[in-house]
Amino acid sequence: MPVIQKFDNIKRASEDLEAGIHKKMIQVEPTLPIYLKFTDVTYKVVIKGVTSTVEKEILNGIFGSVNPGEVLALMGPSGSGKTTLLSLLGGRVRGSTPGGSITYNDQPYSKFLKSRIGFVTQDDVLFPHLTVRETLTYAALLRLPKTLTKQEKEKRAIDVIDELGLERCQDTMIGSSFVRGVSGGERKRVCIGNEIIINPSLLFLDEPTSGLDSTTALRIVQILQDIAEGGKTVITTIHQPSSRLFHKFDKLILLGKGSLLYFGKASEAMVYFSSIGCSPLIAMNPAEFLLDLTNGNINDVSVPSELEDRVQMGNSETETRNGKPSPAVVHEYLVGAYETRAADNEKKKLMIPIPIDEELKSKVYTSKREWGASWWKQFSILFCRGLKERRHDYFSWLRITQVLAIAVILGLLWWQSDGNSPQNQQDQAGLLFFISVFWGFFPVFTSIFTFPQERAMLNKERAADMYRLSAYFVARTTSDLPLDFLLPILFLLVVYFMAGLRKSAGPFFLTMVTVLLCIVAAQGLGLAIGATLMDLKRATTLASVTVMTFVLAGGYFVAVSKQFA
Ligand SMILES: Nc1ncnc2c1ncn2[C@@H]1O[C@H](COP(=O)(O)OP(=O)(O)OP(=O)(O)O)[C@@H](O)[C@H]1O
Repeated sequence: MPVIQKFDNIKRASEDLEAGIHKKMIQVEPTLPIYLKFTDVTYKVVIKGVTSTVEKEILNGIFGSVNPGEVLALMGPSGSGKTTLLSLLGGRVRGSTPGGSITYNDQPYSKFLKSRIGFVTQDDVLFPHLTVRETLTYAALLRLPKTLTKQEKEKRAIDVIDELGLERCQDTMIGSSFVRGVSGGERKRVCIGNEIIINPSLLFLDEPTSGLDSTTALRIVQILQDIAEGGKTVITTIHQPSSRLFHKFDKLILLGKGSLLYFGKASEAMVYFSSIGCSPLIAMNPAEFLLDLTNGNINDVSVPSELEDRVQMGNSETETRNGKPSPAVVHEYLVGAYETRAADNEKKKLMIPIPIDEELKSKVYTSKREWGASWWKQFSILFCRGLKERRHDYFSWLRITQVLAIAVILGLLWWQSDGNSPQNQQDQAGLLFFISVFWGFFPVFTSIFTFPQERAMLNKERAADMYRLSAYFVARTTSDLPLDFLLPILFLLVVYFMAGLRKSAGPFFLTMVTVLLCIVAAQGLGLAIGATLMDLKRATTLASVTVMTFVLAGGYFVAVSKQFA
């Protein structure tokens, strides 16, 4: 599509949005056009070994640009630095500071951009037990601005479902490796929906087509193109695109071992490589050809005489392999060729001022970031989402049967026990001891998993500034309580009356309160250990030791009077 026509489309799409008539959708914030430019981006990490520390260079002197309405693809072999570059551009890298410059409308990254950036990660981080519609509705409720009503936010979720063609599976659970749910392509579209729901100006995607068949992959890329045509800037990494898919990208960055091998229009990539003497000898998918070349695999590829000469001269084994230039030599040639023949020209293009006024430029850093909902609303949305996500747990027959079976066994063992003599009271103390240990152990081990399991989701949602950490923590802690209170009440009703403990309201409710307090304390302990260690194996060991210590010091084994006698 010609550039002028494309920019006309973007302008029209933005105007439609502002008028609130874009496909009769709910009016969300109009797209703020963002021009992304980056020059001389370098990135190093320090790897600490047992005896030494090494610095590893991951990206070296990468530059490029992408405009609203364009889709930029980052291609390269595995480990070439695509995800690292994508994360740097999306402001998602913590730790080492990158070198070079990355600007958004000529401004550096600011926190405001978090609400303008959509980032689809490589792994589909979604709640497995929520349906497609629930997933998108909760995202809309948390992320869309306060100015929209609840109904408008829900309508926006439906609009996104229609836009991504998810109507047929909107009431299907997302699923996981243990629970059957939507298909891989549908799950990817839900992840994209989660991000486009806020109408982002910049959309980053890490391998959105991996693991999908070519038709589904094409559909996803078509969706990305439609999104870009609405005035958004789209950057995606891609592994092995089909040739039809390759031609859908506007711009391409080809990386090899962290170095830039090509940046420019995707449609001109083949022309550039043939200009440096590398062309396929047989009909080949351009993406396959480019990846083979960056991997140093030059079977069925013509190479320039410069490289042939190296082989002819019979240089060392590191330079040749099976009579052909080695991958390292090919890589060196490609890096050098780009630097000498094309880089200067592309760098000059980056100096051209971006076609927007100062007011739009300043919006990137002057606008204040705002939460989509107040603290209480965030809490109640997260609480409801927690209840829905774990509703299957509440009706887990395994868990109910487990608790009821133990209650019945205890009831039978202590059947109508009589607490009138000291000997019988000793027996009943044994029963009470078991009850408190059981409800001290059980919740610790169920709540230990809470934070480590949700860590990826928490990181993803916090990176998008969806809610305050305190709202999440309180909601997550309290949404487990109904389940944790329901089962012990059931348990105690069975044991208490079967075992014939004191039949008056006072002792019964006192026992109940004691058990519930045991649970709250045990749950708090489990959550704290899980959140501190974030490693299930170590957390389980520490929890066992801690609970054992509490049991020993609980007064059932050694009386306090004896200890201090
Ligand atoms: N924090 C880190 N510590 C050590 N090495 C790292 C770190 N981050 C990235 N790397 C290394 O940098 C290189 C590039 O990683 P990156 O994930 O960006 O590659 P990629 O091109 O996205 O690969 P893939 O296609 O397999 O996802 C890899 O060799 C990786 O091991």
